[in-house]
Amino acid sequence: MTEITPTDTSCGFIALVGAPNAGKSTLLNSLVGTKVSIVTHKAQTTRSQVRGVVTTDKSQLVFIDTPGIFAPKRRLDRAMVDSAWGGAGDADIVALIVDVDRGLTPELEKLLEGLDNINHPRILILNKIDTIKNEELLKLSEAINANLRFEATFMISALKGYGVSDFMDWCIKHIPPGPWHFPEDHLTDLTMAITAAEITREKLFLRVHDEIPYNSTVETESFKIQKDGSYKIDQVIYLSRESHKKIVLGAGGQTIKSIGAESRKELMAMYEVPIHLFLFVKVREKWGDDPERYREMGLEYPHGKD
Ligand SMILES: Nc1nc2c(ncn2[C@@H]2O[C@H](COP(=O)(O)OP(=O)(O)OP(=O)(O)O)[C@@H](O)[C@H]2O)c(=O)[nH]1
Repeated sequence: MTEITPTDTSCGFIALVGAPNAGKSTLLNSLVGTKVSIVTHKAQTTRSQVRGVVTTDKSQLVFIDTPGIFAPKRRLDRAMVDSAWGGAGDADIVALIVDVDRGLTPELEKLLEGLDNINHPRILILNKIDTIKNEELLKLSEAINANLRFEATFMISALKGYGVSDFMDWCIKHIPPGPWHFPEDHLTDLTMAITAAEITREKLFLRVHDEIPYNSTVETESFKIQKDGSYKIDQVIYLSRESHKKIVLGAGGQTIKSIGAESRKELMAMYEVPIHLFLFVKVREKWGDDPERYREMGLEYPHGKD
């Protein structure tokens, strides 16, 4: 094996920013080659920054999946949007992900204005190209580039993997020289406890509807590696309304049982060990105003009135 000295290596942070549901987490997973960030069809799934690491011969790319940027209403929204802009501000390269099916919306125009103040190289990623015709795609690319200057534009489908490696190659060429931030076998900075909570949150989001996902959070209270190699995981689902509890539990506890079963199945496949997962449901009307819940999510608590 050849030794790599720090002067040979390059390392860069690339923030993936965009409106909710643009496909940032799907892109992160496609870049890393495994699931590190949860994905649902619902907007505002990602709540804090999730880093995914790709290490090639001499380069380390740290992609930062950020919460979607939208007009915040609640305290949690503000924390999520602040976290997304924080991710953009700290990165070496900022990649704006656009859902081409939605096009140049007023929400996207606002985002372009915000990105104008960011002093790092910006690139445009037109995602979901599997959903529209080529002529429309070219028109959209021109319209967005006329609004704001980008160093490069990529047309991709994160879901199908089209164009993802071109984007990665561009990043490898444009990151600064420097030592790696993570060991070369690291894929993410999330702990197993947080990953496990995120997987359960994804199953909850997919299973229950309406306003419940936005008013719930999942925390791992204890994560123990047992003598036999299995993992014992206790998690709490926090809800903000008593009326939601009945829905999350379901008749005879069926709903929570199936959320637990889905989560356990995925965690077993991920860690390749037996998993004992115990889910508890707690109603905390004001969890959205509790700084401890934000810390658990990896978010700064935004002070001031909600
Ligand atoms: N057709 C199509 N769908 C995609 C593509 N990329 C992502 N999606 C879908 O878009 C939805 C949102 O994807 P996410 O990756 O969760 O989007 P996000 O930007 O991380 O969303 P937030 O967490 O809300 O910020 C999911 O249903 C994905 O399967 C794509 O290239 N083509």
